[in-house]
Amino acid sequence: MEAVVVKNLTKTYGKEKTLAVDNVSFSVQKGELFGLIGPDGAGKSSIFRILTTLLLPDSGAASVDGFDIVQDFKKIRNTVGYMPGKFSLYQDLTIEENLHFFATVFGTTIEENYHLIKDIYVQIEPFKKRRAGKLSGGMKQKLALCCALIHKPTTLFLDEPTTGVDPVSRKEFWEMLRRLKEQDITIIVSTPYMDEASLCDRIALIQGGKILSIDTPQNIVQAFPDRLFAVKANEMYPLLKTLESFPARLNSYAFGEYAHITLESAEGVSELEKYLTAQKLSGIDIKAIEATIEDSFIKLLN
Ligand SMILES: Nc1ncnc2c1ncn2[C@@H]1O[C@H](COP(=O)(O)OP(=O)(O)OP(=O)(O)O)[C@@H](O)[C@H]1O
Repeated sequence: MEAVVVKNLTKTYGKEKTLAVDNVSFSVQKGELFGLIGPDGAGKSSIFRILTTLLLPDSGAASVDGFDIVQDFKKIRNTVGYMPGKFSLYQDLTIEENLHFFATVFGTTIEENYHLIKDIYVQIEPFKKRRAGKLSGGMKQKLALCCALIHKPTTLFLDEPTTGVDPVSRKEFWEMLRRLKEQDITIIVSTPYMDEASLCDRIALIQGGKILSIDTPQNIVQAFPDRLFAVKANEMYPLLKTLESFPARLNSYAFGEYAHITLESAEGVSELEKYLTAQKLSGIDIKAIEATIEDSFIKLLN
């Protein structure tokens, strides 16, 4: 069953008609963990705000749990959970007070749905008398997730929940999402971190308001069409410049401590080594590698 259906959504802002969402369509199955993956300004927050009924699209249609985002906006507001990109809880209220506030607004109690938040709440409970404004990034994020869950939403929208959070808390956060999925909650999460994409059931890669690809992370990397190599040399900048002029090159770019280069066929690699040596590069190491989501994203952008 489809929990979220999005059809040809378009959104522009202001007199200049800045195009933020460009004819976007996708659907999310009930109980799915679906990721919107893209850099800053790709249009992720605009899509989230439209689906949570905080913003009207210019055109197109969407529904959440069968409810139309325009006609049935009140029903959607009562049934979904939303964690916006910016910390939006009451900074002057304590952890406990924020949670109590959100439960009350939705006509429920903390006790009624405690099972949903227990795993997360126990981690911040020792600080429950502390004001939200005085919490660390990871703790704020856990509190925001508890507040988004306390009314037992059918669908949870998490807008860049791990931005600015340390790597350990990021990992913990994704483990929490996996556990929530087991409770039959549909989760739509956005992130600019490509490494988080592989933790979703399916992902939509988005850039400039347009969806470039929608599939499972495994299928997206398997569909990578070129031969990909990781190349290292003693100096990165001359290496990148030299790769740019290699005749059999399709594309090349920095990737951590390596440069990645794509070639049409694996044969080109012996030529590549000779070419780099002839250009006086030293410490050369070339290895064939499998594409990551980030490589696939770069390929789709070209
Ligand atoms: N209120 C607004 N007025 C004008 N332009 C806006 C407004 N909100 C967003 N935009 C523009 O729309 C585009 C998409 O922004 P959006 O916030 O949806 O992207 P995003 O993927 O969530 O990125 P970010 O993580 O930076 O918020 C960007 O070019 C942004 O500058």
